[in-house]
Amino acid sequence: MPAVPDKKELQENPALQAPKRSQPLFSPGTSDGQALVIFVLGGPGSGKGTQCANLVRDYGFKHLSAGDLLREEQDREGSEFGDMIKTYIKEGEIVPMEVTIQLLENAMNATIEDNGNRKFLIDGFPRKMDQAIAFEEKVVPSKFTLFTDCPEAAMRERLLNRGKTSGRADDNEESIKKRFRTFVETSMPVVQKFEKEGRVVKVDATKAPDEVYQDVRKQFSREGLEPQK
Ligand SMILES: Nc1ncnc2c1ncn2[C@@H]1O[C@H](COP(=O)(O)OP(=O)(O)OP(=O)(O)O)[C@@H](O)[C@H]1O
Ligand SMILES: O=c1ccn([C@@H]2O[C@H](COP(=O)(O)O)[C@@H](O)[C@H]2O)c(=O)[nH]1
Ligand SMILES: [Mg+2]
Repeated sequence: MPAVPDKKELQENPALQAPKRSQPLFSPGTSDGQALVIFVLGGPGSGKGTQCANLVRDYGFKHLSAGDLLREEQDREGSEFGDMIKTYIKEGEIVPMEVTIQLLENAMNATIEDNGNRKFLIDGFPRKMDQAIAFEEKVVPSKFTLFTDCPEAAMRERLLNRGKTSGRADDNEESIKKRFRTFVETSMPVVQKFEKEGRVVKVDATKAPDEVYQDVRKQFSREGLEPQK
């Protein structure tokens, strides 16, 4: 179990303060200028990234994977969080939310500043209740969560297969077991909370990727979201 950094220190860390924006991320009460956020949750290897790639192509979302952002920060020269992130990822544990939320906020802000796109797929987040509550209160509420439902046996096989080429430090038997446990104990309660609020769209992710995507498209249409092409 990685050492948990002091929460107060993290909260006061200058590297984790909210960025100054020239445009607001979320303007309540306005129809334009609002960020549209869809969370994508599901077990490790359930196909979140695969489906996000389809949605980016057809709906014009910006895809932000919390795991990818953490890996980038881990590898960034001079990052004071690199070693901590590395340990958490290897152990399949959830990095303290201050770091992940700040990375997401920075990436959302950079996208808006760069090309004005305010449609975000936030993949692999929120993985823990505190993240879910803090993000929706302090950044922007999500429209709904796409949940890729898949049994562990299929996810394990996919991850071990991906591990042959991914170079990911957590695509191995030992880390996979820990990631599954974290998913069941820590992340599923978040999915269940959103489900109780009627904000989960579930797809059967055991089917072939294209079939899963057909289902995703149907469900998005029911939520009022249509492809751009
Ligand atoms: N429906 C599917 N059927 C079979 N294999 C799939 C399917 N969807 C994705 N895969 C494959 O399974 C592996 C994991 O997929 P992907 O990276 O999309 O999952 P993920 O949920 O983002 O995983 P992680 O939680 O580790 O980031 C990849 O090698 C991908 O090509
Ligand atoms: O909100 C998050 C998201 C991810 N992590 C850590 O990253 C790894 C890998 O995430 P993937 O989505 O599989 O790429 C995950 O196991 C966690 O250790 C996190 O801490 N917080
Ligand atoms: Mg992924």
